[in-house]
Amino acid sequence: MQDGNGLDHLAGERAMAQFDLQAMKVYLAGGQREYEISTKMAQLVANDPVFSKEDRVRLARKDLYKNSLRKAGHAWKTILEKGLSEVEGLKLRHFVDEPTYTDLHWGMFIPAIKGQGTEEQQHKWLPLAYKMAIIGCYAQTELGHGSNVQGLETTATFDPTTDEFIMHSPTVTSTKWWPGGLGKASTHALVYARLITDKKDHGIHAFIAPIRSLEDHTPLPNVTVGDIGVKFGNGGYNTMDNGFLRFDHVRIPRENMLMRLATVTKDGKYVRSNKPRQLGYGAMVFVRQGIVIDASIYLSRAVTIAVRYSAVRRQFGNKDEPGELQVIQYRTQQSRLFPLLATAYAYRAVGFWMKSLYADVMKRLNDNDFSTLPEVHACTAGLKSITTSVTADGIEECRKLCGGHGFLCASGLPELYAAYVPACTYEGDNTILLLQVARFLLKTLSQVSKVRPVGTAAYLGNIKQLSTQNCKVSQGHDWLNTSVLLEAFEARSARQAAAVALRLAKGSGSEAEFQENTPELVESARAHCQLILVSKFIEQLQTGTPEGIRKQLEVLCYTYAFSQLIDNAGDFLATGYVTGNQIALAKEELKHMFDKIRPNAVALVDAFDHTDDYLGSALGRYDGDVYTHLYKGAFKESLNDTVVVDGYEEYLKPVLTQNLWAPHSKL
Ligand SMILES: CCCCCCCC(=O)SCCNC(=O)CCNC(=O)[C@H](O)C(C)(C)COP(=O)(O)OP(=O)(O)OC[C@H]1O[C@@H](n2cnc3c(N)ncnc32)[C@H](O)[C@@H]1OP(=O)(O)O
Ligand SMILES: Cc1cc2nc3c(=O)[nH]c(=O)nc-3n(C[C@H](O)[C@H](O)[C@H](O)COP(=O)(O)OP(=O)(O)OC[C@H]3O[C@@H](n4cnc5c(N)ncnc54)[C@H](O)[C@@H]3O)c2cc1C
Repeated sequence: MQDGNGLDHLAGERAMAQFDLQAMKVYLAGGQREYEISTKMAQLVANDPVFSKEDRVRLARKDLYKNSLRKAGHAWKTILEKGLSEVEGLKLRHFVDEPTYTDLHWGMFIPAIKGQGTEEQQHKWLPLAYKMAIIGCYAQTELGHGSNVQGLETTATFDPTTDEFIMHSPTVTSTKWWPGGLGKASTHALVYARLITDKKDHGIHAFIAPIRSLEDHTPLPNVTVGDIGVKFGNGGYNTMDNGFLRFDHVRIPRENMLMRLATVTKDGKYVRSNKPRQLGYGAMVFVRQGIVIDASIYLSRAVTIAVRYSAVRRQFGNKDEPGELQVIQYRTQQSRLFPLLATAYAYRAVGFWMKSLYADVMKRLNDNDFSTLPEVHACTAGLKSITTSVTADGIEECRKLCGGHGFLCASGLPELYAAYVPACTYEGDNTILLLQVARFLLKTLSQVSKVRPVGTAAYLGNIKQLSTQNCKVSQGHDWLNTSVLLEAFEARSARQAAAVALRLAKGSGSEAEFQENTPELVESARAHCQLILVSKFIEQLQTGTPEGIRKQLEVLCYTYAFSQLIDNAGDFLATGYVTGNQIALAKEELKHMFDKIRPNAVALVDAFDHTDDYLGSALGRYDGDVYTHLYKGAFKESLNDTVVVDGYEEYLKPVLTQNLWAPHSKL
């Protein structure tokens, strides 16, 4: 069978690369050790048939879920048998590549206990959780409230006579709804509920509630629990048992309230610690920074598929060259694809920075220094919002970039999208999170004359200068200066924030006026986050990137910054900082960048080092042998199990034969 020359095309593409591929792989992995662990774990998963992704999109929900339990169990067994470290275990689960209950157990249940439990409580619960003798989920959201955490209705009423809390779901809307792992797998839930002592409501606190028997996994008395139902897409997030949970006056010991931030004594006295209540949101900060890192991985998967396929796929031609052109040669394809490639690199760089940001805030919190928490909250919330929205849209764009074949599940893209898109909603709806950033910006601006802004908000300290000086670019190459670019993003963000702050300051300060201005507030938050992304990419580039890859990273960094500038040209122009002519010059520079990316495009996606197993895509195969595998794949379709389709006798044949004597037939 002909393979459509796919193999040859990709070999030729790889030969054109102008950088040190291995050095880029190590850079993207985050270092030599991380690279080695990643490679080892990816191979371990790819070579183990239990982890096969084959047929995932065709399985009915029950089989899909059981299969995902099998994989999660096998992953845990592998981790124990091979004595893998925590980091290796995390990577192994990453390459298994299925949303499952262990994500919440390791990703939210354990971090929340660490953040909100006293030392004594950590000693009690963490060893059980680490050896998975209990399985935990994070039960915050309810049917009636998700974003508005203060509106949650589940109650935890203290009974001093028995030294217990009575957990209760008083209304339908108080039913816990959505927590991953809750539906079928968890034995324990970290429940967010209103704490009530002596008829007084102290607001939302966290409690560990056992929900299933450790003997036979049945729900405990007066606990109603189950799965909420099938979700968007085939496969995708349906491997996860998002669940519902109701309590009917269920008693748990007083010690099950996580008491690092507030305590209830044996005699029912409520005592708040002097730590800020925002620490109760700590698990969300942790998960949000991880989501930013994941965004880069998901986007890089989609981009790998689209770039490789665009190099294999040929359509039309021109008089000057023999044969048909690879679609990657078309400027329109490049202008949709290369900015996404650059974005995946940008998010990787920003992900590295976020790790250090998080490590720094954790160290400070341990030393009772809470000063940077608002900024870290704004950063993690805002970047979670921007990166997930762009990544979800980017995966869909990559699907379109692959033409008709992108719509087939064999491309890997529909399932990738279905698994990824809820990231725009979970861990904070993306608009809600941008409004948090906007509130932070308003607060920072209101205090700017007294408190010098720090970190990612430091530029607001120069608000006067940024508001008066305009862009000095007069020729295209003037844009090829990172300080010029940075100033453009700073000025645009500072001016947008100042404009909306001024409008609000002129008003009465009512919540209604705030609401009226939320579209502008969201735009201003987005501008601030785009500035962070551009500035951190530049910063990472300037601090210790190896020589053999720096030039490529520079090109990607300019590509990212220029495409952001152009996509948001309306905002930049409206602030008056740049002119239409300056935007046009940036457009020209962007085209030069595309020319520089073009010979390196396939190698730049190879550098992400995604195995064929992990990509799960006939279009994105490393060898480029697309057509053979699409064709072979069709024979795995269950409709083709029989030559004559099941249902022919009952439903097709009558239609075909009735036509013979249909009264209106003229034939
Ligand atoms: C492992 C991967 C799988 C992921 C699975 C997904 C799991 C989940 O989805 S779990 C559920 C996640 N749920 C959410 O994210 C809900 C989103 N909502 C929220 O975060 C909050 O309710 C929120 C911030 C919108 C509103 O909070 P609320 O306390 O009502 O009001 P607000 O006045 O805005 O905030 C109070 C203060 O806390 C601060 N704050 C809010 N959140 C945080 C935070 N995470 N960290 C630090 N500070 C915070 C605010 O800045 C504000 O500070 P200040 O008083 O100085 O201005
Ligand atoms: C796949 C998935 C997994 C999840 N896993 C978990 C989990 O493990 N544990 C858990 O506790 N929860 C989980 N969740 C729940 C998730 O965290 C919430 O759905 C999310 O926080 C959004 O809240 P909501 O559903 O209440 O949306 P809503 O707040 O009802 O949002 C609906 C719309 O209203 C808008 N809106 C709401 N309030 C405002 C406002 N003040 N201003 C402007 N616009 C507003 C929003 O932008 C959105 O467009 C999960 C959700 C999903 C989809």
